Amino acid sequence: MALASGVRFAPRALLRPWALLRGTTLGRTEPAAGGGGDGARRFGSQRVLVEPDAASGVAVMKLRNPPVNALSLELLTELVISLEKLENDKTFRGIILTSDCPRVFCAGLDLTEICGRNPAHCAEYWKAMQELWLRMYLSSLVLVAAINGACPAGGCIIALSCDCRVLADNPKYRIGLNETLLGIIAPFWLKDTYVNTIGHRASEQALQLGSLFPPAEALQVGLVDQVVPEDQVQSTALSEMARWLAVPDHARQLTKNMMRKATADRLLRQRDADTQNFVSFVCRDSIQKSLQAYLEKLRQRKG
Ligand SMILES: CCCCC/C=C\CCC/C=C/CC(=O)SCCNC(=O)CCNC(=O)[C@H](O)C(C)(C)COP(=O)(O)OP(=O)(O)OC[C@H]1O[C@@H](n2cnc3c(N)ncnc32)[C@H](O)[C@@H]1OP(=O)(O)O
Repeated sequence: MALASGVRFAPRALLRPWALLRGTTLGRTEPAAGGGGDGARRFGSQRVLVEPDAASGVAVMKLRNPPVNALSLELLTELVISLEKLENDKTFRGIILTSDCPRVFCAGLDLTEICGRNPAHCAEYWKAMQELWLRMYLSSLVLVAAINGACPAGGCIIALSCDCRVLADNPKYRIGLNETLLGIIAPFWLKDTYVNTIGHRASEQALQLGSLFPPAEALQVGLVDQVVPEDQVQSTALSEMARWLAVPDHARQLTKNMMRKATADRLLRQRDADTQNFVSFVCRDSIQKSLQAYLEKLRQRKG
């Protein structure tokens, strides 16, 4: 995506997103309930609902992959495409990312995408995860996460890729990278994103312990910027957005790039190796067994 200055952020290296959208409704535009003019038209796909407000230049992007917004390959792909669509439309300067699923912002990786799957599928899946992170982390738009539910692991990474985070004050809405508790390891770029947000020592502790922070602790450690009553998450996200949009785009964008580019470049330089590491790691028998056991535990917990 080219900035006004000609600086390029993320590379356009995306896999084959359209090929993944067989049977989806991406690109469909329909009037929002009660809406009228252009600013009230919404678009999106099966799993990502976009409510654009042309007047303010802000779009609300809602994850809707029930029950828990697990990051399936389709959801990852649809997110990248919706993001790209908004970035290419000069009307928009900011996105508020939130969940359409009750009580869960995003449950992280869809474990069914890496459990019992062949290496080629795991590789394709991981590349899509890398792509979304790169696109979000380097987005020229202001991204504000309105976290209205639980936000573990990959969900936390989605939130940390935004510029600002507002979390609903509910003790069940915990946020953090809990990978170690599943017997898996956050790759270096997830770790880097964590360190960039909460610092080295706090990350060292939280990553090893697989900590999931309740709202007050998440605020204290710096994982989120505001904790507010649940019914004020959207309005607070909008106020935050206004604060970020008060800064001239070019200055804010170039500063964001300066702060984040080295971290993104590190993945870009080793993307293939990172994919191979991921695939060989998750395809190990021992890892497959612990993922299977974890999924089983989640399923049983329900009853
Ligand atoms: C040395 C080289 C290293 C290279 C790198 C190696 C590995 C890198 C991998 C690292 C990256 C990992 C990031 C991740 O995101 S891992 C995923 C972690 N996610 C979690 O631990 C969250 C698990 N889920 C929950 O804790 C809860 O579901 C909840 C989000 C808090 C919501 O709770 P609740 O509302 O009570 O819903 P249920 O628990 O009843 O779940 C409903 C339903 O959804 C299924 N499900 C939940 N989470 C997932 C998931 N992540 N993937 C797939 N499916 C999920 C759950 O099983 C239920 O299914 P059923 O309705 O069929 O019972």
